[in-house]
Amino acid sequence: MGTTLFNREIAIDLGTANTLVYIKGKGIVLNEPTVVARQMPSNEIIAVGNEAKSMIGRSPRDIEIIRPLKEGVIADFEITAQMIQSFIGRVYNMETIWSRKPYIIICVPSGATKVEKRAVLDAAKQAGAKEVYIISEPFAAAIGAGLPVWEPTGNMIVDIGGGTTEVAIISLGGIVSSQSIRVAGDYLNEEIQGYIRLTYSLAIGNSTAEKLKIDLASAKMDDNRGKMVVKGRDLITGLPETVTVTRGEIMSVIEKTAQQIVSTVIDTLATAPPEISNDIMSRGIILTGGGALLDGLANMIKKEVDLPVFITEDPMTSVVKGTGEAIKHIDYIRSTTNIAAENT
Ligand SMILES: Nc1ncnc2c1ncn2[C@@H]1O[C@H](COP(=O)(O)OP(=O)(O)OP(=O)(O)O)[C@@H](O)[C@H]1O
Repeated sequence: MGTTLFNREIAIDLGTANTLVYIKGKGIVLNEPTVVARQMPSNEIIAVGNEAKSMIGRSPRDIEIIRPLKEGVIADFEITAQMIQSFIGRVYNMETIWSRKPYIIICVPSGATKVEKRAVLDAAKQAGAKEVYIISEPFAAAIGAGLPVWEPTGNMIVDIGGGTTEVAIISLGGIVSSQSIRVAGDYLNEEIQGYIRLTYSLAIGNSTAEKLKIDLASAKMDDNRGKMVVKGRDLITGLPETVTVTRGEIMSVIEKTAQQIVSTVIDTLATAPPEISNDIMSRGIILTGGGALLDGLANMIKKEVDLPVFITEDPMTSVVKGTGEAIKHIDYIRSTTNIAAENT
């Protein structure tokens, strides 16, 4: 088959935090949280994406809020398949889906096992795909960041997502070496929750921790004067309580995460052939993914890694754009991922 698939190609960035869908010729048509709400005990799905996320922390006991991906991989297969189906239903003409089944290209973390890839593939198939192709997330991110991935030049991409940070070196259309760590945005939220619990005996929710992270470690806060008042539950009295948290406190939590990312960058560089390391020394590294928006983190990485560090133009969409762009090379993707055989 040639490279034209009759404009039925859909690219999906199935992320731990957010799912994005791109349709050739239309661009990004959907960008919503990877969250599903289910009515119990019937198990009926009642909301997906933004609507489900808005219910977090506010739902009655008989509504269960589920994040079907954990640390970059599918934790709940059935729910993921139904979520993909619901998203495709919103962006693809469902009246014609059975006669014009879409070709879906979907990205997975570079460290995904065969079983995990199979789960993604089956979920997309169950959602109505004619064929499904899989591309590795850092490769898609590198294409989306406009790096010359097909040339004989070493490029390093660091994709800090919700569940995983992927560090990969790419040259000549392939991954030369890569590492994936389960230290990224969600981990930072947990670390912040842990810090507040230990320091103030206060329990705060995930969205409060995320707000602390985003507001206090952003570019607007360029010194340690930034602070934020947060509400939580006092662990001793059990009553609602407020505390004031400073940027300095949040930055000290972020520092440990930055160091883990920097160690992974250094380890990955150490495994590359000398020519490729030289390319990266002069070209620098590219940061992408939602975590790249955290200036506090990006600046710490810049300081520690001693290489030029650049941030992509729109870090939250570079993976899906790259996945969409990869559609042009579908024959190549098909051959490199061996997925055609798995589509039978
Ligand atoms: N403005 C921002 N500043 C800092 N962090 C942000 C910002 N916006 C989003 N994030 C963080 O980015 C993370 C999500 O990034 P992204 O959408 O790239 O991940 P994902 O693709 O869903 O996850 P993964 O690649 O691990 O599967 C979340 O942890 C979120 O808190």
